[in-house]
Amino acid sequence: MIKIAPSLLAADILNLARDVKMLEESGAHWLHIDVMDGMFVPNITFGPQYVSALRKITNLVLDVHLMVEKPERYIEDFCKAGADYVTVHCEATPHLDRTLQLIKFHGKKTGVALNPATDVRSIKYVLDKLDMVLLMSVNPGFGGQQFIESTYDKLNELKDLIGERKIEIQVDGGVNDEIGTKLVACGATVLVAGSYILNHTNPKKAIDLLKNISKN
Ligand SMILES: O=C(CO)[C@H](O)[C@H](O)COP(=O)(O)O
Ligand SMILES: [Co+2]
Repeated sequence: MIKIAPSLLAADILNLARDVKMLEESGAHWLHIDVMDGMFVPNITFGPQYVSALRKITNLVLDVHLMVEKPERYIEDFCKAGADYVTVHCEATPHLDRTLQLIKFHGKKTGVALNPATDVRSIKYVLDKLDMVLLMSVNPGFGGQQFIESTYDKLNELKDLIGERKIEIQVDGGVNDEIGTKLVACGATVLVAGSYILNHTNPKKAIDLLKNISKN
């Protein structure tokens, strides 16, 4: 089954609890939390406090996407705050293997994110430590950007690299139902969608359309 992970970057920060409840009632599986530090990416967003506040109001999977330089500095904080998945960018640390071990040490699921220009082979030697790979289909830093078409080829390469291993394949950036259909056909198992779901006139309908992809 395809997992749908709305990005809270597109939620109304002053009505966060309302939006989370609406996403739960609309059948979202995960909540995707975009953490940006103003260094790895130009934008600044949320910290561990945001995750602990969410943890108090929802049982949905909290999927934390760290767009942060040297993420190893913050793994413990985000794990203790209640993250379920912690995803770090392979471009953001010289110590990817150690950082993944740290996430596992705290009992959480590991993810590695790849920017659009990063070769999938850069994660070849950490595959045995991964629960998820996140392919960025926009350049990280902002919601509402246009999907990058080369992501489809990259997905095919990633699937070959992963082989029979049980690793979730998440795609993040510019996803809607039409693009999602092609992504799932190429092997994506988790779809992140921010603007498409939260700016939709009927977010439940947007989630339903994404959820129904697997049945097509
Ligand atoms: O990681 C991200 C940006 O760096 C966001 O998760 C992503 O952009 C989702 O937003 P949208 O669906 O609006 O593109
Ligand atoms: Co993201």
